[in-house]
Amino acid sequence: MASAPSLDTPAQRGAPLLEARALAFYRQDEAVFGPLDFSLTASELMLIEGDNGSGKTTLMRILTGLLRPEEGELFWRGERLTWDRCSGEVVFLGHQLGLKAELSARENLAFTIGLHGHRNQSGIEQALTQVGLSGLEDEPVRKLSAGQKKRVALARLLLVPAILWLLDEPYANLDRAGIELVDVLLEAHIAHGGSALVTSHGAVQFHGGEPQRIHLHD
Ligand SMILES: Nc1ncnc2c1ncn2[C@@H]1O[C@H](COP(=O)(O)OP(=O)(O)OP(=O)(O)O)[C@@H](O)[C@H]1O
Repeated sequence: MASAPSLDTPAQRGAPLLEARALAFYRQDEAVFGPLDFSLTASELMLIEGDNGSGKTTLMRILTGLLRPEEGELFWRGERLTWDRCSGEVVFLGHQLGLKAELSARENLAFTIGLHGHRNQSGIEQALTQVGLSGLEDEPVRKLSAGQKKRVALARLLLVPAILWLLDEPYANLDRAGIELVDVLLEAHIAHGGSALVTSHGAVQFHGGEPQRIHLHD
């Protein structure tokens, strides 16, 4: 397993990577969530829990810059968060996997590396094996099942040099082994100094320590 990128200086190691202050989002004057305050440092996992419609994806879309918060502020390493500032350090896995249907799993991952960089010496072949896709490396992604596509997207996490993983419902479409795979990837990432913010509407089993939890309400 490749190790997560290390933080640059001892000072940065203790400082929050991501911080939200009084973050809130409204639709038609009704609060979707917030105000929320949280901070996430290296080697930390935060679970965003809540029922369907409670605002988990909305929060993720704000964190990835796809939506603007109505109120509050976000900071990356102590400075106002801008996509430029955290570019290359954050990877997002959402409901839309962003895979190119006509390309194979291998080609999709090569494309990802070209775009986002490559974490040390970890190989595409190795990543695909780790997510259980041996033998399917060269199939066009359009021929893969929903769970297999999700596994291709998970393989990306192993390859890119991001310290913060933003995972929106990473367990969706996965069988029991796939769910365990997500937990193993998360535990290894956290153990190697990475951080992750994970949404889920179900109970998450995490054996790498007690995560922070935020519960969103309808
Ligand atoms: N594009 C949109 N336009 C208007 N309202 C929206 C839009 N997307 C989401 N909403 C509303 O915002 C609220 C939060 O939705 P969101 O998708 O963030 O919830 P969620 O917790 O991620 O749900 P789920 O567990 O079903 O994925 C819901 O009431 C939803 O109806």
